[in-house]
Order: sequence, then C-alpha cells, then structure tokens
Amino acid sequence: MRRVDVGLGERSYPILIENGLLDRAAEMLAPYARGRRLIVVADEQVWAQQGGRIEASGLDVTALTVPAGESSKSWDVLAGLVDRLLALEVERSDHLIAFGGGMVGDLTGFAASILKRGCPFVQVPTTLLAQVDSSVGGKTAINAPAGKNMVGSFHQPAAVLIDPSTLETLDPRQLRAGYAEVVKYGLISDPHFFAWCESHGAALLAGEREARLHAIETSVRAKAAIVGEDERETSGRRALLNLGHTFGHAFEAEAGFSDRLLHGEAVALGMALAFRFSASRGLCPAEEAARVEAHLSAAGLPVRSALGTPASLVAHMAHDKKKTGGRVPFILARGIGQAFVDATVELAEVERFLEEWRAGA
Ligand SMILES: NC(=O)c1ccc[n+]([C@@H]2O[C@H](COP(=O)([O-])OP(=O)(O)OC[C@H]3O[C@@H](n4cnc5c(N)ncnc54)[C@H](O)[C@@H]3O)[C@@H](O)[C@H]2O)c1
Ligand SMILES: O=C(O)C(=O)C[C@@H](O)[C@H](O)[C@H](O)COP(=O)(O)O
Ligand SMILES: [Zn+2]
Repeated sequence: MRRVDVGLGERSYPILIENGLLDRAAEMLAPYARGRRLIVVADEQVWAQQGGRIEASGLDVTALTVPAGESSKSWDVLAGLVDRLLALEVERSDHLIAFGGGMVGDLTGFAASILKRGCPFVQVPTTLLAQVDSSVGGKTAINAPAGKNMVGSFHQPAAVLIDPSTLETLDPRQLRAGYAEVVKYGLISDPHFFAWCESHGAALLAGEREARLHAIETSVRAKAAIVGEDERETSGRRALLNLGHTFGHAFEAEAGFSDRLLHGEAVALGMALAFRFSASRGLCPAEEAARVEAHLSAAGLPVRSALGTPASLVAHMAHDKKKTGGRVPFILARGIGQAFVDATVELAEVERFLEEWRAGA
C-alpha cells in the first residue's frame, strides 16, 4: 500500500493507493459506515461496472445513483441527491462515499458540504482523472449557465482510497482525458516527470500497472504539497493547478459541458494553448511549446479545436473564478516545468492570439 498525506492541520487526510484495494472493501470502508450502513453515491455506469465490488463487502450498502456525465453537475441533480440523503436520515457525523470519477466526486463533495451544514465524505475515485487530481484537494462544485464549477465549496474529504484496478473497465477515451491532468504536473514544476511521461505515457495508457501506480503517486504527491501550502487558492500557489484551465473551461462551455469535449481533453487543448501563448509572448522557447503539443498529440489528446470563436472564448474567460480586480490571471510558462501566474495579460491580447492560432499561425 502506498500512502501520501495531505497536511492541513485538523483537516489532514491520507491518500491510500493499492491495486485490489476494493477487494478489501469490508475492511477499508467499515470505518465509514454507521453500524453496518454505508451510503454510497455513484453514477449509473460506475455502479453497474464496479458497484459489485462494494456490495461484496457485506456491509449494508445504500447506493444512490445519478446519471453519468458532466450534465449531472447541476442544481437539479444536486437538489435530488440532497433530498434523497435527507430522506435516508443521514446524520451530520455520517460519511458519504463518493464512488466514481470527478463528476461524482465534485457533486457528492458539494452535497456533503451543505448537508446539515456539512458532513464528512470519502473519495473512492474510479477514473484516472479522479485518481490523479479531482479526489484530492477539496474543490467541490456544480456547473452553472455562467460557467464551469461556478457554484461550490472547499470541503476536504476524510480520506482518498485509490484502487487503480478500477481503471480496467474505463473507456480508453476517458483514460486519455485523465492522462492530460497527469502531464499537467510535469508541465507545472517537474520537467523530469514530463520526460517520464514522454517515455512511459504509452505504457500507462496501455495498462501497465507499475506505470499507472507511479503516475498516480507522483501526481497526488505533487497536488498534496500544493494544497497543503495554499488550500483555498489565495496565495497563487494553488492557481498553478489551473494550468490549461482558463482556456480549457472556455472550450468546455462552448461544448455545453457535454461529451463533445471531456474536461481532460479541454485541459490538454488549454495547456497546448498556454504554452503557445507563452511562446508568442517571448516567455518560453517555441521548441518547448512544440514538445508539449507533440506529446499531448501522441497521447491521442486534442491540441486544436473549432469550437467557438476567439471572441466567444474570451467572453467565457472573462468569467474565470480567478479574476481579481477585473483582471483574469493566466497560468503561463517559461518552459516545461516552469509554470507561473501572469496577471499582466489583457483579454484583447488573448483574442488576437486566438485569431492567429485559428488562422493556422
Ligand atoms: N475537484 C477537482 O479538483 C477537479 C479536478 C479535475 C477535474 N474535476 C472535475 O472532474 C470532472 C471530470 O471527471 P472525470 O473525467 O472523472 O469524468 P466523469 O466522472 O464524468 O467520468 C467519466 C465517465 O467514466 C465513467 N466511469 C467512471 N469510472 C469508471 C470505471 N472505473 N469503469 C467504467 N466507467 C467508468 C463514468 O460513468 C463517466 O461516464 C469534471 O467535472 C471536472 O471539472 C475536478
Ligand atoms: O485542484 C485545483 O485547484 C485545480 O485547479 C484542479 C483542476 O484540475 C480542476 O479541474 C479544478 O476543478 C478546477 O478548478 P476551478 O477553480 O478552475 O473551477
Ligand atoms: Zn482539471
């Protein structure tokens, strides 16, 4: 069993990683049951494919399912989930188990943060994206017409239990999308890890166990360190985890938060753009930006998109949650592993850059 700790004083928690961890669901999940009753939130697809492993625990499992897909990060689904939890007479000290990808983790975490003014929850992530990113750090949210993750809370889980063997039933496209957030850690601050991705990414995507374990552990270690320093994204440190997201969320909004463009795909596209934009500003060598794009492409991730127009994309960016004093900070890079927050960018400049990019420059 590998273990990484998120150090946040009284809100600290462990991240446990083990292939086959869910085959010991009785032992691993019993601490989060009241008596023997365990409340699990999952999407329908995850429950159909992986739910049996939790049911086999012999605990008295109540599974609350929501439709699969990004559209479940909505007020309607949240309200329905909260009503079902209240009908079950969940107590403030009961734990909810978020069993699924980032959608279920974000939705369940948000429900847990408002139920009876806040109850604990445990993340049991089942996508690569959730195992390397969304299950850690306590950002919870739903989407709103105004944009991605516009309504939510910071609510840390009590534990994160990662069983990489759940990835065996995951669709390859979803796996690739999650891989974008793996590459992100290399691009932010770890050039050696980016080089590791270049040489081991294909093995990871093909299912090589040791490569998956290494990527998951390295990713959550990097995220835990950042979250431990800047839990609520106030110092600028945590904002680095948003590399590719200001561009990416705008494309996701243009796709209507649908499976036309998955979150991880939008992040890949956004990271390619963040590096190109950095190169166009003379911050980053053009060869480094090309190397980023080449690796993302080789992994089957998008680095170009016809969604939206430069003007409509920039209009989405103007609503970015990081905006302060009327200005949207961008996460740019001086090279691979050298991301930084740049608060000097004008949206008009980004629009011109996107026009040139669209024209094929
Ligand atoms: N809170 C954070 O820090 C954070 C970080 C990154 C992303 N996110 C959010 O996470 C969401 C994306 O998460 P995601 O990529 O995990 O998508 P997802 O949760 O929508 O899951 C993707 C698909 O895979 C299916 N699935 C999940 N696990 C499976 C398994 N083991 N076997 C078979 N099918 C399985 C699901 O049913 C779904 O259809 C976005 O909403 C994004 O904004 C949040
Ligand atoms: O944990 C963080 O902080 C991140 O930014 C991780 C991102 O991968 C994730 O997509 C997050 O939900 C984005 O947050 P947002 O504040 O930009 O909505
Ligand atoms: Zn993300």
